[in-house]
Amino acid sequence: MSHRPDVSQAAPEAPNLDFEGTTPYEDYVQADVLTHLQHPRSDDPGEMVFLVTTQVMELWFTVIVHEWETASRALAADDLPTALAALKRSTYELQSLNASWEPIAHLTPAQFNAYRAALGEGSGFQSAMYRRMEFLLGEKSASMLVPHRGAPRVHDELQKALHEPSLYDEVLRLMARRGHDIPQRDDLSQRYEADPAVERAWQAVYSGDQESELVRLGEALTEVAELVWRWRNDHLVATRRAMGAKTGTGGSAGVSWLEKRATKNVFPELWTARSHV
Ligand code: HEM
Ligand SMILES: N[C@@H](CC(=O)c1ccccc1NC=O)C(=O)O
Repeated sequence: MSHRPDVSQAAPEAPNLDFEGTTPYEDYVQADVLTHLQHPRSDDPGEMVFLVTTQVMELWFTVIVHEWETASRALAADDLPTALAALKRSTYELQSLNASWEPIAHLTPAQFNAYRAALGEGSGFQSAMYRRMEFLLGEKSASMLVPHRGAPRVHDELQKALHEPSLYDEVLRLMARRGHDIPQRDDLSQRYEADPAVERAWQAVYSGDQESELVRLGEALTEVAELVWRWRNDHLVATRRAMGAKTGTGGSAGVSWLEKRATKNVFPELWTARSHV
């Protein structure tokens, strides 16, 4: 007797059941790999959703980095439609990223404590993909490579991202090519600092034709900046709920350190220029 299921009776409109090896779905999605990467460190049933939320966020960081790299390349090639499409996609992805806080946004200290010790010295501070997002936004810092010295691929990617123009550098280069008076940046590996000339350039853009490509670009970037700020704020509030003012597993002061990080504005002149329009 054969153990092979009889698939010959299936109605013609029914889905295929018969595949030689793994399913084409599996070949594309690698769901078997993805759904076996969850290894909680404690017996607490609440740890699973903490781990998976972190993994889900890492996946969104990866997609968003991809969009911003696409946008950067398109800007360098003066291809505004491709850049705007990638930035727009990234705003939808950022909204999804931010919505994924919900399952861990209401932890009590006792619930978090049930597995916190099992996290050891692990901290989101050590997320390399988050650093790549920050670098693309202009928040460069060579010291953020230090934790990754032991992981050559990750370190190389971060090193490359540190020295490449950021998304905002490409925006400013494009504005310079379009006649705006933008100072040149000597060392691209340095953190971007707000510049009065750049503020004046955005002021001019926003005082002009509201349908212009640069206003649309400015608004897409403003949306990105606001959603990044929201991620930081949601993270801060979730942290305050789960652990109050305790020291972080990453060695920082915890909430007070995150508070300082959450007050900084991405693309600073896009915010300050508004006072002068
Ligand atoms: C209840 C949940 C969470 C708590 C209590 C928490 C707590 C903290 C604390 C205290 C820090 C400061 C660094 C340290 O000393 O550890 C930090 C940093 C960080 N966490 Fe979380 N975190 C939570 C969830 C998450 C999740 C789900 C992610 C997603 C990957 C994440 C990503 C980050 C990142 C990227 C940083 C560095 C921020 C920066 O450099 O400005 N965190 N977190
Ligand atoms: N920094 C957190 C621990 C934490 O949240 C965490 C630990 C391991 C991997 C990701 C984490 N998320 C953000 O820091 C704490 O101090 O408890």
